[in-house]
Amino acid sequence: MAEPGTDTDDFAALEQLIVGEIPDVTSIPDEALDLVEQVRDLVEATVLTDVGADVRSAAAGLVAQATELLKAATHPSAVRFARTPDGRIDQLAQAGSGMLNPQAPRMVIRPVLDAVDVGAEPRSVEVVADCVLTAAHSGPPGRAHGGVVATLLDHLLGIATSAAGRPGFTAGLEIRYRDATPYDVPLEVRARWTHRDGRKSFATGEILAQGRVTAEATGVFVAPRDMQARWQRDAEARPEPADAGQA
Ligand SMILES: CCCCCCCC(=O)SCCNC(=O)CCNC(=O)[C@H](O)C(C)(C)COP(=O)(O)OP(=O)(O)OC[C@H]1O[C@@H](n2cnc3c(N)ncnc32)[C@H](O)[C@@H]1OP(=O)(O)O
Repeated sequence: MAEPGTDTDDFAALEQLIVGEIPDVTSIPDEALDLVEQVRDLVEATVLTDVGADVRSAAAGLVAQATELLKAATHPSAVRFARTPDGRIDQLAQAGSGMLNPQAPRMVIRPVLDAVDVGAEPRSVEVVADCVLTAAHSGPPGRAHGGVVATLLDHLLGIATSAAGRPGFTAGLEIRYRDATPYDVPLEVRARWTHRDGRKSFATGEILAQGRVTAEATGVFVAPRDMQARWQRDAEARPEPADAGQA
């Protein structure tokens, strides 16, 4: 048994969760999505509220009741996979855009129709997402918190490496904050895989608000050794195409 956090352990966990039936996102009940939206609204209302202590106290009691209701049955982990209509496998509880995680910003990834199978010869695929942050994501007056901006970019750059067929864990992320990223304004987040070097995948991306770039990112994503070894084996087993590249 590998130590927690080692390559082997990470890979085994992924294998275990990915092997078998992956439900379709359309199987998520509307009530589950509604709960997430309600909690997001609750968080924003909590940030903005100006009610008195007695109302806050009453609200805290109601929230505590809701928490107890939800804790009546829990999953053993925060990892749940589902297949999106474009064929991607999403982790529904992740904090970047997870449909079942109210802490994730409202970021909706547009369909990625030309994704490369994981481990196949990689190719750059642009991934675009629409996002609206709220006052709950604020930092300095009138602008989003820099860490939240980094979350959006980390997530979409990660998705871009998956769409290109070479996913990995974020090993490095460099953000250039060029301008204020506003909240309550539609944002477009874009990312693309650029190239690789062995286990390392490189990606770039940016956030635009009303056509203006507010932040740019470059990231390096490293695949666990076991995963790279499997891709290498799969590539060697495939018939050699005329313009074959490095696995
Ligand atoms: C479903 C959601 C999809 C979206 C996902 C969003 C992305 C995420 O949030 S991932 C979660 C956050 N990131 C993590 O938890 C990663 C934590 N780090 C780790 O687990 C490990 O450091 C890991 C697996 C990345 C790399 O460890 P390890 O396999 O030992 O690799 P290591 O030998 O250190 O480095 C491998 C190569 O990468 C290079 N490298 C590592 N970090 C960097 C960096 N920041 N910049 C450039 N190169 C780097 C190393 O120099 C080395 O290069 P070479 O092979 O040429 O010598």
